[in-house]
Amino acid sequence: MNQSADSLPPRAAVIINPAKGEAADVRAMMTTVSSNNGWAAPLFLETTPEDGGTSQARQALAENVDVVIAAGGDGTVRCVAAVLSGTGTALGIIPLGTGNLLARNLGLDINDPAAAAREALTGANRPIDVILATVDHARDQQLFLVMAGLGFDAAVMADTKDGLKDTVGWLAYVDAGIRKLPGRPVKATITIDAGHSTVHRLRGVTCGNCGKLQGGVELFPGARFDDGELDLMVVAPRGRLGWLGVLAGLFSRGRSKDPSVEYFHGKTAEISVATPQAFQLDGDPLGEASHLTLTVDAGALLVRQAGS
Ligand SMILES: Nc1ncnc2c1ncn2[C@@H]1O[C@H](COP(=O)(O)OP(=O)(O)OP(=O)(O)O)[C@@H](O)[C@H]1O
Repeated sequence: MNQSADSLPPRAAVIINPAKGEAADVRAMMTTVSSNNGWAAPLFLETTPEDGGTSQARQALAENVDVVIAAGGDGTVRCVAAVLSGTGTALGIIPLGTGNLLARNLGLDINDPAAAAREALTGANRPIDVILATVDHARDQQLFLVMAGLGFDAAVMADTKDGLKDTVGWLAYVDAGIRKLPGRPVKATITIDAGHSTVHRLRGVTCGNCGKLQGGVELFPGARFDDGELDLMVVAPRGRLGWLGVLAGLFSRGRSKDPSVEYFHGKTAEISVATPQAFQLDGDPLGEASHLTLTVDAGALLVRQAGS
């Protein structure tokens, strides 16, 4: 904390997505929580449709704040985290999104913004892994915290209607999922830790840094975001039971022998598909891709968490 250096009280930057319903209350709440905990009045910055938190996080770092709080959903958290990763300045989260997947996996209270705000100011710093994705051999890497998907899951996210998402939350994904069930498998080659490659005919591949989704579903049983590893789930419905085998695989917490769902893990993964597929990072649909390189950056991001 900068407090001891100059005896000024610590200060947080709060990067707010003003499009979220509860965003209007965040300023007053954060001002009160800061004052109650001996912190200076926060620096408030807002995201825009064109800039979801990147320049705002850079400004926060330039102002030498003690913690940068993302008040929004997973997209806002991802943009802010990409700037903070590797800097030693911690990320706090006030979850205002639909999925709030990072907050869920951290065990933050997603229904109590004031509790999350207190945790962001007074919690301990916990180092977590981030995953860097290089898409179609681009020069820059994109960071994600929870999961990336190529194929079916990304197509579902791209097709999920925003209006429906705001009204019924994660059930909107079920609506899009059912519409996307028919479709053709694609030939894919997967290489883990630059070793032996395997060839699949799959509908989708999802890379996870941690395991939990909404509704208590654990996509990657046992995955933790401080294990220095990434997890891959290959979905290839086959045989008469097709998608039922996939469901059985998902709900058996990795114990199913059904080949419709296969898991891999390592520190790096390379995935190439024969035809471009929908692609998503932490739930943000980002167009199509046919090649992904995924690398774990172990412990690169500090997050604020109570009791850690
Ligand atoms: N000032 C703004 N006005 C309108 N839209 C904005 C603004 N700032 C950001 N956005 C949009 O908000 C979206 C990001 O939302 P965010 O990730 O915070 O919530 P979410 O999508 O509901 O989260 P989750 O993934 O947790 O469900 C982006 O589409 C971005 O363009």
